[in-house]
Amino acid sequence: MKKVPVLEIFGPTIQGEGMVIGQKTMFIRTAGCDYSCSWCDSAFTWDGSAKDDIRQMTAEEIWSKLIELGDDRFSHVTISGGNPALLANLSELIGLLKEKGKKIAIETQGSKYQEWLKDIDDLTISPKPPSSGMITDFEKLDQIIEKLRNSNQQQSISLKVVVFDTTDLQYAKDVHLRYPSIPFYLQVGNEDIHEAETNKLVQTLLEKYETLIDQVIEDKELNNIRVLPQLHTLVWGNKRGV
Ligand SMILES: C[S@@+](CC[C@H](N)C(=O)[O-])C[C@H]1O[C@@H](n2cnc3c(N)ncnc32)[C@H](O)[C@@H]1O
Ligand SMILES: Nc1nc2[nH]cc(C(=O)O)c2c(=O)[nH]1
Ligand code: SF4
Ligand SMILES: [Mg+2]
Repeated sequence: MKKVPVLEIFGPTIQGEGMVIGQKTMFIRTAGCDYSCSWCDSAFTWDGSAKDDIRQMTAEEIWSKLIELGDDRFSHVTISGGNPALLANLSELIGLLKEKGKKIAIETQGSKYQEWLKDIDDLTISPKPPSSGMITDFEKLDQIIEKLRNSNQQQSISLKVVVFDTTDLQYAKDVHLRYPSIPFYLQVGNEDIHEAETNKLVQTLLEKYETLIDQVIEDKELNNIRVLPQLHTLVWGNKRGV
């Protein structure tokens, strides 16, 4: 049996970001990332701080945990990380979830391709802006998007760029203009990932959301995009596993 490194399984909760925001879903968070974004809100998946919590799990074991937590109260499963697209072995889990009639979403940054990406219902690709400290390999991203584009008519693909400053916004615009036919989401960056006081965090994030909206309103190249906060952060702050 093929195993995958899992750090968290939680839910049911709501998808707090992007193309299916608000969707009731379970979450599976895999360990390991090929990036190390300066502001990563899930750095425990790759910085070694939670290495003792990583469990190597089979698809059946993951399914059992989903049922234990969610029973018959879910129809949608989101796989995030880390970068789940590092894991060829996820194909078994994806097959099993499909067999069980569940819809599947993936969060990935668009740096790695797997054949099973074609089987995902809601695919979010989130290239990283300059503030992350990461450099996008646009040739690789072109290849990934090209492979997915023509492969599965049922699949929804979106691009989501997190924005912290005006340089990031310019980057986001460049990404949107490079792939104009792919639904595009701007997401407010959370700079205070260690803030424990939710009210204070929410105040700051709502102000940043308003600023980002204002910038979009003024920009003729951003007429057909969506601007979103991280909804789960507004509800639960920096809490893990929600
Ligand atoms: C933790 S990542 C895991 C999936 C994948 N590695 C990726 O980055 O797309 C999930 C989403 O959270 C976003 N994210 C991470 N840290 C954030 C922060 N501090 N503020 C806002 N969004 C953040 C990422 O950009 C990504 O869209
Ligand atoms: N509720 C909720 N929505 C999310 N959307 C993307 C998440 C992620 O960390 O990938 C996330 C998360 O951790 N929780
Ligand atoms: S790519 Fe995603 S998981 Fe990896 S460091 Fe960046 S935000 Fe975190
Ligand atoms: Mg998150």
